[in-house]
Amino acid sequence: MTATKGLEGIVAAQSSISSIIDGVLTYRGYDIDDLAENATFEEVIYLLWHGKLPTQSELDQLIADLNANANVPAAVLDQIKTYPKNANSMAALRSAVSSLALYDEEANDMSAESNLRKAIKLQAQIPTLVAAFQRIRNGQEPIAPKGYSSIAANFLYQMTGKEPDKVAIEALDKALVLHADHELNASTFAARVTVATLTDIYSGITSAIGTLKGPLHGGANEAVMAMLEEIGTYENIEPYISGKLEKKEKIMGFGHRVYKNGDPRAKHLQKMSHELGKITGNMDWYNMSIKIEDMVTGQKGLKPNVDFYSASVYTALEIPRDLFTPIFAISRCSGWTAHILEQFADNRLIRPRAEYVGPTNQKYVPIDAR
Ligand SMILES: CC(=O)SCCNC(=O)CCNC(=O)[C@H](O)C(C)(C)COP(=O)(O)OP(=O)(O)OC[C@H]1O[C@@H](n2cnc3c(N)ncnc32)[C@H](O)[C@@H]1OP(=O)(O)O
Ligand SMILES: O=C([O-])CC(=O)C(=O)O
Repeated sequence: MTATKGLEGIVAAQSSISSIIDGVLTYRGYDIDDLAENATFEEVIYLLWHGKLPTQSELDQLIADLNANANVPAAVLDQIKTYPKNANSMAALRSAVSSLALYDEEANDMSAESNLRKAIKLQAQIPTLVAAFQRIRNGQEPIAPKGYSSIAANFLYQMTGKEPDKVAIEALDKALVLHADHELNASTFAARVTVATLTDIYSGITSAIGTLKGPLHGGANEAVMAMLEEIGTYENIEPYISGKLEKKEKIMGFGHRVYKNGDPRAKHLQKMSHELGKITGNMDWYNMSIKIEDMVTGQKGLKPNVDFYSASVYTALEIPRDLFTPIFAISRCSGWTAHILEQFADNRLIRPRAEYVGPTNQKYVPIDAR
């Protein structure tokens, strides 16, 4: 038995949800470029869960169901009020989602109908939790969703308390489409491993959130913005990036396990970053990002991934840096739940082997003789 470090190249599941073939990403066979230009996030949620694009009435029903389920139990909001004000935002989300299970009477019902209902609840309630966390830590009361026709609009409203503008809604909606699913990425794999023991869907999503949090995965979008802020000025880019590359340190938002010729989602986010920079009148983060890309691609041959330009996009939308990864979770919840439903539909325990490389033939030594 020989281990493959990081399971690189190992095919660990069959799935009909999304594919990456020759650098092209599809959801249920639809090219991400097509979906990014034309679909709303709610259409994508339906597509991921049901394998087809919704009719108008199916979409209306999904939006109604999401709105009807978007309020979280008061007890969970009360718990968030007890979190330290400086709590890590992904740790807070992980804890709050885990708590949702305590107040859902059907949490452990394993029927397919119940699991789809819980997928709707999770997709509706995660944005409410993220917005509530943001308001509570700023000494404000959480706001109930307003029943807009999109998660993007409800979330912006619940976070700020203000009517969201059309440009911001459309930009966030497109970002949610772009982040919704990505084959067997680490957090989706974690979700599938978790539920393959036939535990509940809340446990699967809690595992996934904990996995997305890391800076080698979803946490990279926040790390990109931290890097841009640390660099500070355009003039500082050259010494900063060269210094990191010389020391063989990683540049956040670059590289990918699967894409070696570039992440197809990055160009959409780059374009959005450019357009939002023009609208807000602040092109600094965009210009800095372009220069960093030139350097990292030129010197290392590494291309930006989905996290690189999402940092400047969310900043232009005035979203606090530490909510970038929770927003990724809002979007990826659609993919996680689709994969969990797919796993349950044809389940087998996921239990690989390890190549043992430790000592052998050890003999127990009594404690006073060690
Ligand atoms: C939504 C997402 O999860 S997208 C990914 C988000 N993560 C990041 O942006 C973090 C930065 N990127 C990385 O750490 C990696 O590229 C990963 C984790 C995405 C992929 O990792 P792996 O497939 O395991 O590649 P690995 O880390 O082994 O890198 C291979 C080589 O490229 C280098 N490399 C990879 N990414 C980077 C980077 N961002 N900056 C500098 N060098 C890099 C590594 O140092 C390594 O070099 P070496 O062969 O000389 O040792
Ligand atoms: O697929 C991966 O390894 C990471 C990624 O880009 C994603 O989850 O969107």
